[in-house]
Parts: sequence; structure tokens; C-alpha cells
Amino acid sequence: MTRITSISLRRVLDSRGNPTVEADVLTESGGFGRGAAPSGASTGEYEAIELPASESIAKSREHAVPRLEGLYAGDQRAVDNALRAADGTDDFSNIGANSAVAISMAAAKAAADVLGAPLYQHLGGAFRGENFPVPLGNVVGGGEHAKEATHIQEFLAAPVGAPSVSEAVFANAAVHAAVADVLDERGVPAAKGDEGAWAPPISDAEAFEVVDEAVDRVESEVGFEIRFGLDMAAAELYDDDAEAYVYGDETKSADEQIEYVAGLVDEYDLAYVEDPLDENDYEAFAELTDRVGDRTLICGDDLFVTNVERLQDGIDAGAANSILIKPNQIGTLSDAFDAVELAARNGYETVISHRSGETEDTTIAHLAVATDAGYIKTGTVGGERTAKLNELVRIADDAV
Ligand SMILES: C=C(OP(=O)(O)O)C(=O)O
Ligand SMILES: [Mg+2]
Repeated sequence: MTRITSISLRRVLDSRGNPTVEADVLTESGGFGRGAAPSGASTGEYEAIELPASESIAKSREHAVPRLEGLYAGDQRAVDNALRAADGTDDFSNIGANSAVAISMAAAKAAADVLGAPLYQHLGGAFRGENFPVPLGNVVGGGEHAKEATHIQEFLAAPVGAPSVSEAVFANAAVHAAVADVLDERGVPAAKGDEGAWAPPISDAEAFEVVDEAVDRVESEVGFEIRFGLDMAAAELYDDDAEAYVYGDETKSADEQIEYVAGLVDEYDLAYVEDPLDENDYEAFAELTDRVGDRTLICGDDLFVTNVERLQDGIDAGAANSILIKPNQIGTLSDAFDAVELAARNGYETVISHRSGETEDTTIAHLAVATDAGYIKTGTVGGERTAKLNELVRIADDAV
């Protein structure tokens, strides 16, 4: 293992055109790693804090970089502990989780470079690389990712029967194209939202019909099972004062929301439902999981924020059966691994995820293979999304 000799930080563009942090890590033997922080729009209340990129960079240069130089790049825990010590808070509000995660990922890549191993193997060990996650592909979206579109944030194709990750990735792209055809046949114009999903000005009810139809068409073309799922991002729909979920002019109580989602799971045979309820309502999550958790994944994103304490609370309450893992929600790869391990020990499925604001960084593709995750959510089309999907295809082809 070689020591870190320098860390450079800079502002680069994310996919929304906002500044984000990119980190380069160099080691004494010439190992090089680069990582870039993504950025959320429908962020959970309990996420680690993202600072403005310039501020995060300035603070990290002052407090974190001097602690990190001289550490072994491959000792990920030491690197991530140093980031935490440099920050001194629980939520990275001092140096910013954006710089922290960029440095954490860059150090891992520098270590992999020194070893001459693919990143997934450095992170996951010699026996990883046989199993691949099912990609959940966002094909219709609204909420915080596209105004004037659906209330539900994401409708996600789930090619659960695909014989290979490559066929799964292409199936999702085909569903995305089929959605465009179905919308066109209905005379609905559609722009794209932040993640490249179609963002049509239609009701949620019509979006279910459109996605169902598109999935059916592609399923019969490819000959393997494709289902679909949702990210309801319900914390964004929940109005604390009204104590209700707000869908335009309509509202639903927590009980009505549970009833609604349980009905959708059965009507559309949903494979996956993320954040169906507010991020503070473990009890309602538990009730829904009790009702439908035997036939679909109930996944906590804003609920758990990749945080082992919140996940442990959820496990104790029976609140879900899967967790979304977003490294920038918690700030380091070590913390993200801890959440994956706690989930796995308790029979929770793991879903490694992008953010709505992304870069060309491909770390999450490697993280999904390294952790043997069942699923990855990283969009369907658009360069910052296909960067990860194509990396999965390359990993499967032994071409990384
Ligand atoms: C990817 C998501 O959106 P964001 O990055 O805006 O939180 C999500 O909610 O799962
Ligand atoms: Mg989500």
C-alpha cells in the first residue's frame, strides 16, 4: 500500500449545471484516483450536509487535506476516519459531505490503481464480479425532479428476469423509448426531468397506464420478465401542518396513503416501492411492510439516509425490507459499507443509488458489484446515467 502524497480539489459541473466537488488523490507510487460528488434535489431531512462547492473545498483544504496526506490510500477506514475527525460533526456540516464523499471515493480508486485491480475488487474482494444488480430505470418522473409532471417522483422499470446485466440495461432503455411511443400515441408532449425520465403533464393514474403499457410491449419483445416500481418520495408530498399527503387538490391521511400504495402494489404487481410514506413515520412504514412486504420491496431512502442508526431503528420497527444506499447521504464509503452490512445481516435488500444531480463518476457501479447489491438505481438514459450503466456492462465483460 502506498501513502497519499497529494489531494487536489476543484469545482466541476454536475448534470444540472451546478458546481460540485471533484477530488484527485495521488499516491507515492503514482497511484491515481478521481471522485466527484453527486447532489440530491429531493433530499432527506436527516442527510449529511452538502455545502456550497467553493466553501466545502476551502474548508477541506484547510482541515482535511493535511490530515489525509501520509495515510495509506488503501486503508479506507483510516481515510474515512480522518475525514470524520477533520470535520468534527455528525453530519459533515463543517467540511461538507460533498468534499468528504469525493475524497473518500478518490482514495478508493487510487488504492485500486496501486493494486492494479478493478475498483469493485479492491472494495469487495477477489470473489466479487459474478453477480450483478438489477438496474431500476427511471422512465417517467415528476415531483422535485420535474415540475408540472406526475406527483409521484419516479416510475422505474425493473427487468427482474433479464439473463444478464447488459440485457437488463438495454431493456430499460427500450422501456424508456416505448414510453415515448405510448405518450405520442396519446398526444401527450413530454420533456425530460433531471434524471432523463419523461416528465409528461399527466396524472399519476395515467402514468401508471402508460408505464404498464410500455413495460408490456418491451416484455413481449425481449421475452423475459419486466416489472416496474416507484419512488414516491412521500416526504416531499407530506404536509406537516395538514398531517396529510398532498396530491395537487387531493389529500390523503397516512391510513389512506397506506391503502393507496397497497392497492397499487397489487394492481400493478409492483416490484419495488421507495419512500411510500413520510420519513418520520416508521409506524406507517411498518404497517405497509406488514401488508405487502412479502411480495414487493419497501425501500427506505429519505427514511434511512444510508445511516446505520436510522436503519437500526427501522429494523427494530419492521419498517421496510430494503434500503437505498447513497454514499453522499452519509459522507464516506466506509459509512455506506456499514449500512450495507447491517442491512444484509438483517435480511434487507440493498439498492445502490445515484442522485438526481450526477457526474460521469462511475463509483456506484463498482459499489453495487462489490457489495453484491440486488439492485442499482441509476437512471436509464443521459450521459451521467449511462456512465454507470455502461461501466456495469464493462465489469460484466471483464473490461475494466
Ligand atoms: C435519486 C433521488 O433523488 P435525489 O437525488 O433528488 O434525492 C431519490 O430520491 O431517490
Ligand atoms: Mg428516493
